[in-house]
Amino acid sequence: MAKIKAAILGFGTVGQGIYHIVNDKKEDLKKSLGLDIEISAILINNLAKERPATPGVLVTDDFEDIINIPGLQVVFEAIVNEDPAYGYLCRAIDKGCHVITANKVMFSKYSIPLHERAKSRGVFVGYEATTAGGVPVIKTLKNLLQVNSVKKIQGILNGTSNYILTQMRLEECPFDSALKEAQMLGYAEADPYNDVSGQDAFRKLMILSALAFGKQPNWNDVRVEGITEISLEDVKKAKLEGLRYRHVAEIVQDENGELFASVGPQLVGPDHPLYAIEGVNNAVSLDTNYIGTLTLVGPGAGMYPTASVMVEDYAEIIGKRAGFMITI
Ligand SMILES: NC(=O)C1=CN([C@@H]2O[C@H](COP(=O)(O)OP(=O)(O)OC[C@H]3O[C@@H](n4cnc5c(N)ncnc54)[C@H](OP(=O)(O)O)[C@@H]3O)[C@@H](O)[C@H]2O)C=CC1
Ligand SMILES: N[C@@H](CC=O)C(=O)O
Repeated sequence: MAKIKAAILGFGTVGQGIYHIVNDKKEDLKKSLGLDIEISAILINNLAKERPATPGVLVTDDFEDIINIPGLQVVFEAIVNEDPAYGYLCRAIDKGCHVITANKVMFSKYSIPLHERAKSRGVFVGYEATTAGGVPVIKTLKNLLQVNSVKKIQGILNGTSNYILTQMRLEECPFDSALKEAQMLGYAEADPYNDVSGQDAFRKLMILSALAFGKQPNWNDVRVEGITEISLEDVKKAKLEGLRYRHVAEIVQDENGELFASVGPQLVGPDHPLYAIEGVNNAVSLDTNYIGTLTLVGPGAGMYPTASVMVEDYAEIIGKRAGFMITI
C-alpha cells in the first residue's frame, strides 16, 4: 500500500496530539483512504527538552531536514507566531505538500497568500484547528456558504478565558490560579497574554470574517478587550444577580457590506445563548439567510480536540485528492 509521508512542526500540546491520533487511527485511516500515513519527522525548538518517545521518527530543530525529506506530502503545523511558521508553510507548499495548520496568529494574517500559493501548486490548506479548537466551524461555514449568506457571527472563541471565568464563578478561585490550571490543561497559548487580552479571540474572528464575508475589517477599527480587568469580586457580584461574564467576539455586516466587529467581556443573563457555555467550551452562532441561526458548541482548546480536527483535515484533503469525500 502506498505511503503518505507527513511531518509535524511543533511537538507541544497540539503536535503530540496529532502524533498520538495518527498512530491510534493508522489502521482505520488506511482502510478509509487506501493510503498509509507515516510521521517521518518532527520539528522542535529545543533538542534538550524531555519528550515522549517517537520511535523511528526523525526529531530535529532544523527545518532543512524536514523540507528535504524525499516524497514528503503533508505538513502539520503546530508551532507559534507568524514567523517562521509562514515561511515554512510557503516552502512546504512550493515543494508540493498539503499543509494543515493550527496557528491562528499566522493564518489570520496570511490566509489569502497561503491559499493562492496552494492553489497554484495544486495542494490544499487545512485550517479547521485555527478557530474554536474541536468545534467544526470552518467546515460547517464552508458548506453552508454554498447556499446561504452570513449576516452575523457571535461567539465565545477563547477556551482559556471561558475556563477562567467559569472557575472564578464556580470555585470562587482567583484569576491567576484559574489561568495556571488552564495552562496545565494545555488550553492556554505559549504566551497566555494572547488568551486573556482578547487577541486570540480577535485573530479567530478575523479568520471567520475572511471565510464568511470574503474580507476582514480594518484591524485597527476593532475594539479588542480581554478579561484581565474582571476581578473575583465582579464575578461574585454578577453571580448574586444571576448574571455571568462571557468573553464575546462578534462581527456583523451591514446592508452596505461594511463590517463591524468587537471582542470583549459582556454580562449575560439566563436568556442569552452564551449563558450556558461553560469551562473550556466555545460556541459560535451563525446568522444566515436560509437556515436562520445555527449554533455550534464544543471544546475550544486542548490536545485531542485540536489534533482531532487536524487529522480530520488530513483525511478530507487526502480523500479529495483521491476523488472522493469521506464521511467522518
Ligand atoms: N493548545 C491548544 O489547545 C491549541 C493551540 N492552537 C495553536 O497550535 C499551535 C501550537 O500550540 P501548542 O501545542 O499549545 O503550543 P506549545 O507551546 O505546547 O508547543 C509549541 C511547539 O512548537 C515548537 N516551536 C515553537 N516555535 C518553534 C520554532 N520556531 N521552530 C521549531 N519549533 C518551534 C515548540 O518547541 P519546543 O518543544 O522545543 O519548545 C513546541 O514543541 C499554536 O499556534 C496555537 O495557537 C490551536 C488550537 C488549540
Ligand atoms: N489558547 C486557545 C487555544 C485554542 O485555540 C484557547 O484557549 O482558546
